[in-house]
Amino acid sequence: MTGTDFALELRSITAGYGSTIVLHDVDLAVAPRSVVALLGPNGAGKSTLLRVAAGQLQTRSGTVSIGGADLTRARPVRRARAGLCLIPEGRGVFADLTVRENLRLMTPPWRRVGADDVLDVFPALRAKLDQRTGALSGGQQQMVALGRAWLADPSVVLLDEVSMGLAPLIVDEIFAALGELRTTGSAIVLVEQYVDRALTMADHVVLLSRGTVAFAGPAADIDRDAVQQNYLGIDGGHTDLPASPAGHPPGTAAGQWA
Ligand SMILES: Nc1ncnc2c1ncn2[C@@H]1O[C@H](COP(=O)(O)OP(=O)(O)OP(=O)(O)O)[C@@H](O)[C@H]1O
Repeated sequence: MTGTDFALELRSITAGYGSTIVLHDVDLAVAPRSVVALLGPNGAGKSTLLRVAAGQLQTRSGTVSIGGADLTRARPVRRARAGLCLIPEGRGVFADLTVRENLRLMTPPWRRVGADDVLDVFPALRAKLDQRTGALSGGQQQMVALGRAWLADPSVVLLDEVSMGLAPLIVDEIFAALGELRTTGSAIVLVEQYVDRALTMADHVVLLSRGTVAFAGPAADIDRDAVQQNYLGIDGGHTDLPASPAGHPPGTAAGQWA
């Protein structure tokens, strides 16, 4: 696969805050219409990598390409125009505006769709359009955030902890909505605390540990127990990961353990 084939391609990303380097030489390649689960324990650098992709944080080195175009130094709005949409942790909706106002505001000017169009995909929002978004439940607010992604018709959506703080039944709805997003043709990068759900939906997995890639490969190849242990930090993280995906000697699986 050449670089132009990826919806999003991050190569050799080194980034951080002030004098602290958080990401060390990280790669993340997202094929069109694919779902990538970006996993790792707290503080591994997942949100930081999404910020780098969206242009909220500049890389120290490495490149960011969207749809094959090098946008490493481009501002966030250019990246959005190129097809990237970030739904940050905390959803990024305006609590004091109505649902309709939020959706209008979040529809890029170059898109010829209205807020009402989103109701075909998220019918639960129909009765809420004129309500203050901050008065909605957490799950409904998340629907508004996902509706925003749908309206933008992105080639790649980055989702940071979309199910955070939501009841399991609502999380089911959110994942159903993610499935809808996928069928509209968007690739998805999923940072998700429900690791099993993320792995069930994902085609590929990138597992970050202390700012480096510990595993990258097909979701089917990964040892879920090892991920759970690493993800939850039960055994202290990176050093306790097996040397290769379950059933594959090192170097023979499609995925690669670092
Ligand atoms: N704005 C910031 N300024 C300084 N350091 C930060 C900032 N944001 C994150 N960090 C630090 O960068 C490291 C990686 O944080 P990041 O939020 O990317 O991790 P994460 O994998 O998304 O974890 P979590 O699941 O806890 O959000 C952490 O040590 C964190 O304290």
